[in-house]
Amino acid sequence: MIYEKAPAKINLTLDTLYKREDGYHEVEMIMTTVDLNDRLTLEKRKDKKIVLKVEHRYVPTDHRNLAYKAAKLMMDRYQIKQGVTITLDKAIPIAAGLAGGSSDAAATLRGMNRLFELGLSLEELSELSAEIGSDIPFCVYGKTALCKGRGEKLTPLPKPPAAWVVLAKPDISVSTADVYGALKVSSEDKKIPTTQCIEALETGDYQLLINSLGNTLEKVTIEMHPVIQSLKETMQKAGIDATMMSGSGPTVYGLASKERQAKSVVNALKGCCKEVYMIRLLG
Ligand SMILES: C[C@@](CO)(OP(=O)(O)O)[C@H](O)COP(=O)(O)OP(=O)(O)OC[C@H]1O[C@@H](n2ccc(N)nc2=O)[C@H](O)[C@@H]1O
Ligand SMILES: Nc1ncnc2c1ncn2[C@@H]1O[C@H](COP(=O)(O)OP(=O)(O)O)[C@@H](O)[C@H]1O
Repeated sequence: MIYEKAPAKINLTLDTLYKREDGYHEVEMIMTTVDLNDRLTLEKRKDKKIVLKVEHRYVPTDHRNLAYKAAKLMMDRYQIKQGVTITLDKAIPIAAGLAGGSSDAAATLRGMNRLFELGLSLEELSELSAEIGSDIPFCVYGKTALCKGRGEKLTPLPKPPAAWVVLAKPDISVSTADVYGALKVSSEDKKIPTTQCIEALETGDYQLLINSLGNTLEKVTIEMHPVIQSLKETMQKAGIDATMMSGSGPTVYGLASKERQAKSVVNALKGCCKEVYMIRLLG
């Protein structure tokens, strides 16, 4: 039996440069992992089936699940003759902008590679994974990276300075495709400080980091769901160092250097948001 952890990610930055001919957006984003993990176990089967076990009412267990898709891709590509049973224990909120499904797919690729002793490198797994989702190549490596193209072109970055992360996931679902669909890229958009964020990571400068967050999709999703703006304001009033929406949302994260500061933000969110997590940056 093989165990794999699938950590969530947050976007320190997300900049959308332009819409491409293939319908995807050319992006430039800095993603980093946080210690909120789904857990997977993988076991060989004698038949050729992919059996996925997930106890969560909103997560499909068939070909629509990204972990299932990842297993199928590996079996087809490397002519694996046996099947696999994948047990997925979800902790990452669903459709949240935290890449839960993508991280499960990445963990499945790493796990299948070990289970069937395929000897593939992370680079090979990452390249293969782009066929099923733009966020999965990053999740194959985890850690911290600058992601370009539609998200699949990666440059590793140093891990961020230690910080507490407060995640607030409002009780709404957001479709990534709808958010990108509603985006109008304009030259008047506020500039996303990608270069400054890289400098903050390279120098380990926390003060610079908290001034270097940005996400072009934030205003698009806030327009659809104003609750995101109120969660940000609640965090700011409670003394968070910086807040930003992750990915296409709707999860808002806040960074805090001190534990008691993060705790008072968590307390302030009680009553206005049911799903709140106080965790650490992993990077
Ligand atoms: C916004 C981000 C930021 O990390 O993540 P999440 O909010 O999902 O976590 C990603 O760009 C999401 O990546 P992912 O969720 O893998 O997207 P995909 O399955 O590849 O694409 C879903 C849809 O989003 C749009 N899309 C996605 C990526 C991209 N660079 N440009 C796009 O326009 C396309 O309409 C596509 O059909
Ligand atoms: N392993 C998975 N875990 C969660 N959702 C999944 C998974 N596979 C497919 N999905 C589907 O993908 C959609 C987005 O899932 P998720 O990866 O959690 O969002 P996001 O990319 O915004 O973080 C969900 O609505 C769900 O139905």
